[in-house]
Amino acid sequence: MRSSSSPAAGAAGRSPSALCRSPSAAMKASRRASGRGGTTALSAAALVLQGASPSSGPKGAAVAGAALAGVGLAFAAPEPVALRLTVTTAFDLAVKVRVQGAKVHSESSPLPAVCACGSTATAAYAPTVLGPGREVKGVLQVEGFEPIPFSLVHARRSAPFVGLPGRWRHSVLAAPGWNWRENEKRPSEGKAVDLVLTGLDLTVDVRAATPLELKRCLQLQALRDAEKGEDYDTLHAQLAKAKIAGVEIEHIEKAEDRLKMLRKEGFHVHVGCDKDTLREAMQWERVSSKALQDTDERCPNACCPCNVEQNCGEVLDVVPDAVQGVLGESSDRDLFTSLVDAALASQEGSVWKAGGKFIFSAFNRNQSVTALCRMLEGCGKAACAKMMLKLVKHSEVLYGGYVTAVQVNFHPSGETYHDQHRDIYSGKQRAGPNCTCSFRECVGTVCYSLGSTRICQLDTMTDSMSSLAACGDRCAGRRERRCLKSGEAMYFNAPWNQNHTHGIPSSEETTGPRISVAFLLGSAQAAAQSALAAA
Ligand SMILES: O=C(O)CCC(=O)C(=O)O
Ligand SMILES: [Fe+2]
Repeated sequence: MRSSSSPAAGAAGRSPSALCRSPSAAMKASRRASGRGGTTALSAAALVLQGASPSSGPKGAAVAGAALAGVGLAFAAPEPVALRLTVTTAFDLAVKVRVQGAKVHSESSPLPAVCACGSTATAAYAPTVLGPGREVKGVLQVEGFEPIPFSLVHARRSAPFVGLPGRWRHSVLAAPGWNWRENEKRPSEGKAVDLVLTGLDLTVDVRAATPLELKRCLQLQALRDAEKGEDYDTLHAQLAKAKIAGVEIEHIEKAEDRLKMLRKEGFHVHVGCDKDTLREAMQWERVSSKALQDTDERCPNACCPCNVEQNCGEVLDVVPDAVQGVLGESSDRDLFTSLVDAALASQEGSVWKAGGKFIFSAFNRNQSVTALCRMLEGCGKAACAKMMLKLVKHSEVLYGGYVTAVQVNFHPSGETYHDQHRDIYSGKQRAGPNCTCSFRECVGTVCYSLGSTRICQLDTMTDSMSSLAACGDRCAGRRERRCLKSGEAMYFNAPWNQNHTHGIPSSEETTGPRISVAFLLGSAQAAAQSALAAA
């Protein structure tokens, strides 16, 4: 006996009423059959069936057959139904089905070559094998989607499913290809297919994907793509994004397995940030403190808005000896050395290459203060965690806002660099393809320098994000280079970040090691969101 909770329940499918749901439909079927040279016996059977109720089902057919046999007439049993397919679509598209164990029913037509937008098409299939244990299985090919398998099993050992084993309901998404590696704009539309398997009925509904579904689908594209390569960082970043986008667990697990494999093979330790290299390069004794020349190159057009010293709402502030002011004398050196010690004591892979420099973070690359401090404490550097927390508190009090993320940048030498960039203050900004920033609304950044002196380059911007307008086609903008010394804090707010980029160019002179600790300051609303997310 089949369980009544299974989609195969009611899958008797042996009665003519499974296909022809009313006596009049049975009549029409009979008429069609006689039109094709059907026998008088069939017409008579149809007459008898006319009197049967629609629910009389196989019983009715049996009674009719027996009655006809009793009067010595030949009786052809109606063809049973094994699968009924109903396709509704909001687009013109081809839906093809390959079925094993069944063929198009004699009373049905196959699906049209193209299912028209707004229409519903149906097709019924008859089994090619009768009896217990038979299986009707197949693959649906909806234009633009991956093939969708299904099975209607009439046996105890396996269960019917659509999409994935064990599923009676399944949704599949499809979207145009997205060049995520080059950070191109995402496609704005996608499609979804909802499939439901009940008894013999497989319904297929093709519709437009919702914005969240589209995001999930595109993120899955990127994840699968990243899985094919051997780039640990890319896969790590895409995996983090896929989790946020709600990509299904089976895909997440597959990517995690691949990541584990890459880790086993050592792909997570980059050239230049293995412990021996770091130990050698990141010594305080190597720190170079020579003062570097500040420069200010202005647009030749004296009236250019880029030359305005401080545009409306902008704040840029550099505070000398800020670290020493908060943590005490020589604390820039203490914090530098304890961060290096922590990096050397942490799991290999906690220092990783990001662009032209390295980042030191929790092994899973979570850049929250909690994750960083937990990691520091975990490797026996509680004093370092304490210093970081003191700096966090000071920053929040002095600049307002709440530290939502911390980035610890390692520059082992003057060759490393941090490309010109804006900090990511909202989800509207397009970050790099591997950026996993949390996109909480931010109000500013404060960045503390430790170790060697480096130049920070500050460029005006006149792109669509900026409120500055170029003075003309020949606008050269303004470029400042500011020397950042150990212990110095550089703070800027959201209006300044909108109108400028900042970065650390590689140094032309021989330069020693440097660490910068950048705090992203979130709004009160972002802090509330973080608290809710952590609860
Ligand atoms: O190293 C610095 O001073 C700048 C760091 C920075 O811009 C960042 O982490 O976003
Ligand atoms: Fe930055």
